Amino acid sequence: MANCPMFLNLKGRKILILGGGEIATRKLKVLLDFTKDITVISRSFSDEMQKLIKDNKLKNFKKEYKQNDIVGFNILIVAFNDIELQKQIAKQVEGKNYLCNFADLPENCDFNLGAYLKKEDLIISISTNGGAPSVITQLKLWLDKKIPNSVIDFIKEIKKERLSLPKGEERMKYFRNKTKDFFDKLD
Ligand SMILES: C[C@@]1(CC(=O)O)C2=NC(=C\c3[nH]c(c(CCC(=O)O)c3CC(=O)O)Cc3[nH]c(c(CC(=O)O)c3CCC(=O)O)/C=C3\N/C(=C\2)[C@@H](CCC(=O)O)[C@]3(C)CC(=O)O)/[C@H]1CCC(=O)O
Ligand SMILES: NC(=O)c1ccc[n+]([C@@H]2O[C@H](COP(=O)([O-])OP(=O)(O)OC[C@H]3O[C@@H](n4cnc5c(N)ncnc54)[C@H](O)[C@@H]3O)[C@@H](O)[C@H]2O)c1
Repeated sequence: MANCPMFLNLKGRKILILGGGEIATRKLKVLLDFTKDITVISRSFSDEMQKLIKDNKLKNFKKEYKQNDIVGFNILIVAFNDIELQKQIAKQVEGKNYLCNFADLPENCDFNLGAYLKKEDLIISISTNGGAPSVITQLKLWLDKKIPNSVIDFIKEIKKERLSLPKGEERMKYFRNKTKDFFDKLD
C-alpha cells in the first residue's frame, strides 16, 4: 500500500539527522523549511552542511556514532553511508516510539520526504511513493510554472473573509460557490 500523505506539526518534536554527506544535507534542507530544532551527528560534514549548521545555529556533534545517541529524539533521518550500521539502528528502534527514515532501507522507513511546492500558505506535496524521484523533481518545477499568482491571492482573500463570517451551512455554501466560480474562470 502507498504511504499516507500527512502534514506533520514539527513543533516540540526532536529531530536527529545521522550523517553529514550529500543525502543528509538534501534532507536537512527540506526540514529546515519547517523547523530549526534539528540535531546533526556525523564524523564529517559536507561544506554545504557546515554552512547550514552555522546559518541556522543547529546543534551538531562531529563524532563517531554511538548506540545511545538516538535516546530522547522522536524523528530520525539515518543517512550514514554504512548499510550494516543502518540495519543495526533499524533493529535498535524496532517497537520503540521513533519515526524513522533510512537512506538505504525503504522497507524500514516510517515515512518518505516528498517534494513540495510552498507558495505562502499553499503547500503542494508530491510523491511517487518512492518509485521515481526524478519525476517528482521535474513535476514540481512544471506545477510551479502552472499555478498563477492569482491563486495565492485568492487563498489570502478567502482566509481573511472566513474570519469575518459566522461558521455554518451558509458560510460553507458561500465559499464552495465562490471558489468554484474562481476555478471555472481560471480554465
Ligand atoms: C523529494 C526528494 C526529497 C529528498 O531529497 O529526500 C526525494 N528525492 C529527491 C530527488 C532525487 N533523488 C534521486 C534523484 C536522481 C534520479 C533518480 O535516481 O531517480 C533525484 C532527482 C534529481 O536529482 O533530479 C535519487 C534517489 N532517490 C531515492 C533513491 C533510492 C531508491 O530509489 O532506491 C535514489 C537513487 C539512488 C541511487 O541510485 O544511488 C529515494 C528517495 N528519494 C525520495 C525523495 C524519497 C521518495 C520520494 C518519492 O518519489 O515519493 C526516497 C525514497 C527517499 C526517502 O525519503 O526515503 C528529492 C526531490 C527534491 C525536490 O526537487 O524537491
Ligand atoms: N534514499 C536516497 O535518496 C539515496 C540516494 C542516493 C544514495 N543513498 C544512500 O545514502 C547513503 C548516504 O549517501 P551520501 O551520498 O550522503 O554518502 P556520504 O558519503 O556523502 O555521507 C555519509 C556520511 O555518513 C558519515 N558516517 C558514516 N559512518 C559513520 C559513523 N559510524 N559515525 C558517524 N558518521 C558516519 C560520514 O562521515 C558522512 O558524513 C549511502 O548509503 C547511499 O547509498 C540514498
